[in-house]
Amino acid sequence: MSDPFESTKPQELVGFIGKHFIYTYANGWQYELYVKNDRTIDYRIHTGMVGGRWVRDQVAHIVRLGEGVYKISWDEPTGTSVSVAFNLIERKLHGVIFFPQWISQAPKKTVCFQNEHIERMQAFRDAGPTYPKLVIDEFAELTYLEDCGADNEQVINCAPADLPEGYAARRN
Ligand SMILES: C=Cc1ccc(O)c(OC)c1
Repeated sequence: MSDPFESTKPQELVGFIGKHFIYTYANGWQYELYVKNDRTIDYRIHTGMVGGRWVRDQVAHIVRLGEGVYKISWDEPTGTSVSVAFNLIERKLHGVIFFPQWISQAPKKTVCFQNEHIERMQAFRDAGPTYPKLVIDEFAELTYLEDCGADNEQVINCAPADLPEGYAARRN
């Protein structure tokens, strides 16, 4: 018997794993995300409060909610929590970011290639202040969408500043 509350099986994510997205939130913040496999994402932040930040191999919870609808949720070494719901049919998404107070006070502390600074980010997280958190929830339009296959290490492999001119402005 089917259980509507059981966790998504990897086979249900075949339409999502390998997808590479560029999108711009209604507040103007531009992000890029690659679904590396059923529990891992890579991303870059092109513009916004923490523009220039980039991350590889963030462990995430990834589920399918319905036809073309998926949700990715994760908790970062900085203490920031994120949940992003993608509607691939309508090419839009809704993201919610829960920032600890130390990031809203000094966002540039997080602007780096995080993988080289994990312990420093965890130390900032543990030092706080954490509360009150800054909750940002916005819709975004998917402006670029392609399939790069699973476990592709070439999709998100350099800082946003080192990309070719016009990279993030491409539309399809
Ligand atoms: C804070 C990270 C964060 C927030 C919203 C996003 O859409 C995202 O995608 C890469 C990342």
